[in-house]
Amino acid sequence: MPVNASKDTVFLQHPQGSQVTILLYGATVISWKVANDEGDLQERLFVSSKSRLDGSKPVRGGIPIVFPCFGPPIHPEHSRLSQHGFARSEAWKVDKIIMDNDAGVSIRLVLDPTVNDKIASLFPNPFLLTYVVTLAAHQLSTDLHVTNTSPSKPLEFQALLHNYILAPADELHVTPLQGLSYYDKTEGTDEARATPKTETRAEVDVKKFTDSVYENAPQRYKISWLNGDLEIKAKEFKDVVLWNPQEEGHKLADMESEGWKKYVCLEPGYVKGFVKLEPLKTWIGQQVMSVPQK
Ligand SMILES: O=P(O)(O)OC[C@H]1O[C@H](O)[C@H](O)[C@@H](O)[C@@H]1O
Repeated sequence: MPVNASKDTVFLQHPQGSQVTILLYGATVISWKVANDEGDLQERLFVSSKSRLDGSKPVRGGIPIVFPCFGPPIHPEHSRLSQHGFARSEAWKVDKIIMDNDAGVSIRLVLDPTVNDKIASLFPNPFLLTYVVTLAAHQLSTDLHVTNTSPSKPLEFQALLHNYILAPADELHVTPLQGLSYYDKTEGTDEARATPKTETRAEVDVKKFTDSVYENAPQRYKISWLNGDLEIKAKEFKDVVLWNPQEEGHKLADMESEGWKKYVCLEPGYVKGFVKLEPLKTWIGQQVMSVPQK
């Protein structure tokens, strides 16, 4: 069965072998396996072994969806939300199978606040979220559709795909970020965190605590390490966040011992400023992750 849905998860398998598992809690992709050069399936996403997958806490790994605020809320209409919003911590539903053939296996999930009183109490603005996950032989596409269902009021939000990429943190580097303006969230004061820096490095590593928000980024990135690489392309996610806590990771209760050595978060998003979506319009933020073929 190329698509297999259970109460809590959806499993997709491509005819050429690649696999993806999505937890309906948060519509969190928790596993993406692609064949390596030897033809063996290899996991590409990090999930902390201490992360709860029981719907009690956002997953520490995979691809959590950040919506409608990134970080602590700063927009007046978001004041009741918690860090990174609610999309990653609510139960989504399977809407339909979109495609199931050699080109790809694709499923659409939905988060509808009209059937979820909790969301409506935190965020009364009418909207609908759908998420299309498409698996190809060496690619995973994740597209977030945000519809403003209000007939009269604009919807203001931020959105981001918080990818935890499995890769050795002391070896990897990310390109091309050179020349971009970024905000360094590891700085000690509000003023320093709000002052943009310019990225001078051709190859950016995460060997020290890194939490950088790059603005107006190229939406095409490559993560390279000794024995592998991965490409990420995005559309409408104009910014990108690069995060690895290094030893600070000790402070995260759900981080496995030295887990920060195993991944990097490279997170395309719209997080500087807000998308202002007119009534009855839909915004689509897209991402395609690929394992380059030799
Ligand atoms: O612990 P979480 O709420 O999942 O956030 C994890 C991380 O997400 C983003 O990458 C932010 O830039 C970081 O500042 C934050 O620490």
